[in-house]
Amino acid sequence: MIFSEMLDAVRRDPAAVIIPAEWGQGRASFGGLVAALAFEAMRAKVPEGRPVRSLAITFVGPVAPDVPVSFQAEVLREGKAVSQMFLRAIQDGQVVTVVQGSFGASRPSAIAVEALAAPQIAPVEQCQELPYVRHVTPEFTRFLAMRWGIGGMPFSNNPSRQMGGWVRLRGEGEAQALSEAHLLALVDAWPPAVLPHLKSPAPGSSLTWTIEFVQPLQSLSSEDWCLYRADIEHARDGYGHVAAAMWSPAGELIALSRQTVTVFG
Ligand SMILES: CCCCCCCCCCCCCCCC(=O)SCCNC(=O)CCNC(=O)[C@H](O)C(C)(C)COP(=O)(O)OP(=O)(O)OC[C@H]1O[C@@H](n2cnc3c(N)ncnc32)[C@H](O)[C@@H]1OP(=O)(O)O
Repeated sequence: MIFSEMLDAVRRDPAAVIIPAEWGQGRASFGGLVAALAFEAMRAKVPEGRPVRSLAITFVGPVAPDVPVSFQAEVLREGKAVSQMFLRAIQDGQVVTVVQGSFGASRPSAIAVEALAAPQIAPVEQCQELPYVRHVTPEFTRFLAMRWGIGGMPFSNNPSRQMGGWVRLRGEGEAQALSEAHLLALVDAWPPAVLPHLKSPAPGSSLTWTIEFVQPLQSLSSEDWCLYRADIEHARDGYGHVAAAMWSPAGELIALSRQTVTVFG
């Protein structure tokens, strides 16, 4: 099932979504997809005109493929502009993911601060794409095209503090308007930025993730290449602290991300 079909599935019945193994990442399912499904389930309970501003996600445990997941969203508070939401994803009676989401309408303000400029990297055509290779790259990478433009590939003994490049969905067929659900997949597609420091393969997982969306969302298509850059701020003892951002092809900031990642090597 392609990404848009997975979004349709959670819109139809958030209480029983089956994530096929083709969206797997080791023993887990791809976190960006789990976050996108959770976002859709929360968004369905938020009034129109309150775009998502921030999500705080904890990947409590691996989401097993091919086993139904129930995405249970609740409204914690509705203010004049902000809806505070909470979601539990449950599989086999266990909490596997929790998300706190803040959705907020605009309000008049005297303050406006422009984002810093996007990094300059080589154009998409000159960057190397990570191919999907069965049993080598994670299963979910068949659905996401990542072209490296900053730092090294995972397990390449590259000690750069930064990693990133261009990213978009692959195999989706018709172009769709890019939503925050798509951005969750595009940002989490990238491996933990600490993995290039290793000389040989080892598991790695996102543990916690906060992501903030710059609103209003740019009008983009699922065929546009977005630019991603991650900065390792600290890593030790099997945990890395990674700040990242995503920009549109024209260099406009669209999302800010922070993850605590675990690495088993
Ligand atoms: C060469 C050429 C280039 C190739 C290029 C390819 C790029 C290749 C990069 C991949 C990178 C993707 C990046 C996507 C990022 C997400 O989408 S990750 C998915 C979202 N996150 C999750 O599902 C995490 C859910 N949470 C958890 O699983 C647990 O809370 C945590 C984070 C692992 C906590 O750690 P813990 O308490 O130590 O974990 P515990 O459950 O006790 O399990 C530990 C064992 O699990 C293993 N483990 C941990 N994660 C995984 C995993 N995903 N799969 C299998 N085993 C795992 C550990 O190795 C450890 O094994 P043992 O030492 O026991 O043998």
